[in-house]
Amino acid sequence: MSRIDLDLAHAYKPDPKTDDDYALLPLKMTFEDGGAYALLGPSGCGKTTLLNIVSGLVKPSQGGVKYDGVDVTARTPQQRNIAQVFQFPVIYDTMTVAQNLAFPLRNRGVAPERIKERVGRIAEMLEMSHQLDARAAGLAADAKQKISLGRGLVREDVSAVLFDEPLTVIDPHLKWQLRRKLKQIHHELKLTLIYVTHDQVEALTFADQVIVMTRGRAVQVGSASDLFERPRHTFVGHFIGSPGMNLLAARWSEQGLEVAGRTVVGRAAAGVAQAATLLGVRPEYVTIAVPDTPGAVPVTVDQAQDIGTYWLLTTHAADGTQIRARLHPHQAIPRAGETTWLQVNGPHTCLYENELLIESGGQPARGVAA
Ligand SMILES: Nc1ncnc2c1ncn2[C@@H]1O[C@H](COP(=O)(O)OP(=O)(O)OP(=O)(O)O)[C@@H](O)[C@H]1O
Repeated sequence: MSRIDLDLAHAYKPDPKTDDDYALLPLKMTFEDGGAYALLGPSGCGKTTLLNIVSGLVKPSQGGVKYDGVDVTARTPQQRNIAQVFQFPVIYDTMTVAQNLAFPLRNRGVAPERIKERVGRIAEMLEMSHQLDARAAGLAADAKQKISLGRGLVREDVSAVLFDEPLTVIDPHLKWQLRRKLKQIHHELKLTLIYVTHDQVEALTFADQVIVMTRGRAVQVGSASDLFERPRHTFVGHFIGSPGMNLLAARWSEQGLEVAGRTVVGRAAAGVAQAATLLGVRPEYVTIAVPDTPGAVPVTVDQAQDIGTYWLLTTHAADGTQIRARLHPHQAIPRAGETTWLQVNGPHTCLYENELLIESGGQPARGVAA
């Protein structure tokens, strides 16, 4: 296993001039030895490009890649000793499950007893022990993809295992099981794993650290809780969560920071709040307030949806600002057409300037006094 350092940028077209010409804008990043990482972002944000640069399938147009401090930028995937699992199964149909799993080891001359032991262990982890002698050709698509996963995980000597949306062909129920399984396997095998996905649940279940990407930029690297509690970029606030963070237009006035014409952050917090142009608060942290409570905004309810474990309230303020709240089912839920007050300032509220979280004394600007 290796520690992988990236310090690079990449443009597919020659002579890039604007940010839009880059598939990856300049980034510096480290994948620690034995860590489980996910690259998360919408289609076209540069995840696969980044993964292919790590593996050596793509050479960055600027900068380079180091494995354990050694520059490997010019090396091929094989020279880098990388295992890769792709979206669709890459297996030998004529071989049995056991032969498929053994293939990467046999190729490297691993002793037969060791192969048997390792194949047995991986098959057990993937719950395929009973299928070891079955021919791959006769198996369903998801079983074939499990073999692909197994082939990626079977070698102990790889620098890292890279996964590019590996659960696309798997049915939803098995997907859920495999995500958890992969996490468990990571804890047992201590491999460096990098996993590309556009699915936040997949990324947050699997990885210790998630790299959120948008338009060629890695905007935050953090744990599931960092991304939820302290989105450092408005994109993270909006992209992570169901629904994402409320990002409310804010402006500074004589009284303090205003949202929808109400002062929600008082002048006492001037140092932090003056620069803010957006106030971010997750629907989970918006609560119903008594009218005129400091920090609260009057709204009209557009829709109240019963989602099972919670109610989702979609509302708008007098100036049209949309605010969503996730409410506990045991409380009184206002109905569509009714007016209510929503508290948007609390310990989990974040303030943003130019899409970036405003930090105060090294700490994120949260819990600003109303
Ligand atoms: N071989 C290529 N030549 C030119 N442009 C490319 C090439 N591969 C990707 N791109 C462009 O680079 C940008 C990033 O693409 P990339 O495939 O890395 O994104 P992604 O986040 O993995 O998206 P997806 O989930 O759709 O695969 C996109 O604008 C894409 O069109």
